[in-house]
Amino acid sequence: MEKAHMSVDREEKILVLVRLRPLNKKEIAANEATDWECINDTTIMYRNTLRQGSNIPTTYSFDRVYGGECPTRRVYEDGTKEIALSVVKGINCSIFAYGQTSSGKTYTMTGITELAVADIFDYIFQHEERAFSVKLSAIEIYNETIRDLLNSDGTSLRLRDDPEVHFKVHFFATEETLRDYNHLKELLSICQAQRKIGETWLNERSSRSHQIIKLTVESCVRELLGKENSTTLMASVSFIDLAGSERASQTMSGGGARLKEGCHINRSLLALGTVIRKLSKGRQGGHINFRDSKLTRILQPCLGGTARTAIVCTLSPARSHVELTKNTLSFASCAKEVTTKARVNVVMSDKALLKQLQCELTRLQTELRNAASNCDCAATARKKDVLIQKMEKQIEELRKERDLAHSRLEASKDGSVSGMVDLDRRGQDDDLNEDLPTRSEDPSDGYYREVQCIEIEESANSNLKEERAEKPSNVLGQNVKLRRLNHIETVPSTSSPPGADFLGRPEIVLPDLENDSSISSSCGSSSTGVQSIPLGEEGGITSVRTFFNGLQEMADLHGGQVSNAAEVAGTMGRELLGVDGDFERQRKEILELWQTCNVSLVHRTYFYLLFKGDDEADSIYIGVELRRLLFMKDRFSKEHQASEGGETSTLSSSRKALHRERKMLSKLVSKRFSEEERTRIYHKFGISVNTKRRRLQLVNELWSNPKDRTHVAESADVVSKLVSFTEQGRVMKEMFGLAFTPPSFLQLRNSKVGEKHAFTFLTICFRH
Ligand SMILES: Nc1ncnc2c1ncn2[C@@H]1O[C@H](COP(=O)(O)OP(=O)(O)OP(=O)(O)O)[C@@H](O)[C@H]1O
Repeated sequence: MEKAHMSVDREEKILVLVRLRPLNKKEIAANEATDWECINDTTIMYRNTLRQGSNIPTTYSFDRVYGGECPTRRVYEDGTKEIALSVVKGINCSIFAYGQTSSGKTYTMTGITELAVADIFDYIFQHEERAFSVKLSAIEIYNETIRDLLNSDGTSLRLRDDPEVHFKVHFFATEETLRDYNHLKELLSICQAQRKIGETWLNERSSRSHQIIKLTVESCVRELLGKENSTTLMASVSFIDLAGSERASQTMSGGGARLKEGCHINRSLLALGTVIRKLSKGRQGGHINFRDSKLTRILQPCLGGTARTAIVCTLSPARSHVELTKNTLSFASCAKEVTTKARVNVVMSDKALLKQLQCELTRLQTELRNAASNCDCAATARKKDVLIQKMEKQIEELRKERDLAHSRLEASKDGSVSGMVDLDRRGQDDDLNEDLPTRSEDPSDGYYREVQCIEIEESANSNLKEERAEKPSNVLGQNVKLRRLNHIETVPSTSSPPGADFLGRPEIVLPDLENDSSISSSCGSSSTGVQSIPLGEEGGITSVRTFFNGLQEMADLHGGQVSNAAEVAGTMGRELLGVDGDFERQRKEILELWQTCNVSLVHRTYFYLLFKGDDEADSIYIGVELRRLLFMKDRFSKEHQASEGGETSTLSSSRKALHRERKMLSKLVSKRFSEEERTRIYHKFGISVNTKRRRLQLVNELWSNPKDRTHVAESADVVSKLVSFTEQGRVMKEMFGLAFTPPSFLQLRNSKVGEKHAFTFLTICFRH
């Protein structure tokens, strides 16, 4: 039957009893004096203190002390019985006798063993509800060999450490199941017969070995016997009759064999005494080497282990043995300090054990599954992490694409007045000379424009000039189909806009419609699905709002196939129309931004004189200009922040360009104004007429105070006269690229070529 231990520890000290035997015949014959007296149940006194030079008697106290007249039953009943009977309750226990040779150990242990076993059997008989099994084994340790007293072949037994309990050893002695008390007596007789006994000077039948008789008792509830839920209590009680310590002189009669036996006995008892002494000191006793002898190895569970233990120390009262008696009492004094932890041993049946193991297996499998499940979760989490990282990357890419689209859209809005941007760009990039420059006719001089074209299919393919003459009012024609906007072409400047006699003049250049081969190559026939933009009474677009609304309607009706440009144009147009609500605020902002962004003085003057917020078109120009300036300011600011050295080349170059422009304008002062006019202007701007560099001072003063409306108006007046800017009105506004009903445009109506270039013209306004 397999075992599984469950226990409730109960700490207690070793029970120590002292039994003083009476003087034996030899001692009486030798007139031995008795120096020891049990003065009460627990104290024994050494009376002959005179020998020690002291009148104070020495006393020793123990759990119980017994005098020479005390029968063994009383020793048993008073102390050891209770411990011995622990075995039927599942607690291991041991009772052993310690004392010098001939002190009465065997006499005492034989009686205690028989009484204990008798009581055990009585207990069994009294507890019929439980089924008991009692087994007996007996060994002796003789000259450090272990002999099985129930086996007559004389072979020695080997001590083996218990793999489960570190201090427990096995010696696999013969076990006899006791049938009854008589069977016990029979077996004890065998053991007695087998034990090594020799004659010594002090004891005719001196025990020359340590004898250990072990009674193992198992019990379980009778009704549950063999059932799964049955549990068994199993424990053993050991009756240990030690060999007696002796002096060599006391074993003379036995010869060399007795001497050798005595050496082994004394050595093992010395080891036992050392263990007890250390155990009595607790943790301060240091390392306890139970392996010094086989006796201590076997007794280890009884000494500081999980058994209940009682030691009966036997004494000889004879004065001649006083030293050995004192040694015994010293041993007993240490032993009474030793503590053990009694434990109940519950043994499970095979079926119960199997069931418990199955439960344990199920529990472990569950744990294993949970662990595996946790592993799966971890793997899943890792996969999801990777997925999340991928998605985050995609989100980031999409965000970048969105931002790029936004920036392009903004650039499209801000750059829609391409003429203005070009004006500033030219002012910044051109290397100005002292003399007034003239615009080059060479297409490679930077006057090329990147134009995004809108191709228009139109059924008619008539002569451009005829179309202009016959149908001047039909701007876009009744049937216009938008195809693609992606074609990019470079259009050289071929005509000089009004006021081209100064540098930085805004310019929108229409291509030579009649000779441009690229136009005719992209023409197609009129087709179905065309949409029309509503025209005014004269065939033109009635208003800017109407025009943008028309574009948006076309976009809506074409759904996903519609031109992106038309969609953007419609949206932007409405946005631009929305900015005309606060003209004065925008005007002030524009004046300050001109100064901040070092915008050309000519441009400022043009814009100031041309756009006054009088109509929708002016509102659009003002809105676009404001957006453009804000974009420039933002760009300068960012570039400035990115530059460690402070000003960037863009901001710096704009300032230089403005400086060059002022220098150039200063050279026109003498040409454009008479002496009288100059005197008046100098005076107006607070400049002395006698100053050597008065012309340069004047141009430096122009447009220098955007918050002073008078100053602004006078600056615009001076600059406009310096550059001969006298022509104002519709044509001049077209030069800023946002004229929606230009004459030339109107003349292109119903012409395939003309309509294409009409859209080309519009695209200039909204291109990136
Ligand atoms: N309490 C006692 N009352 C009467 N006689 C006793 C008592 N104790 C021991 N004797 C007797 O003393 C003698 C020696 O006893 P015992 O053999 O038990 O001593 P021992 O300690 O076992 O000696 P050893 O160590 O040599 O074996 C025996 O004849 C025994 O009958």
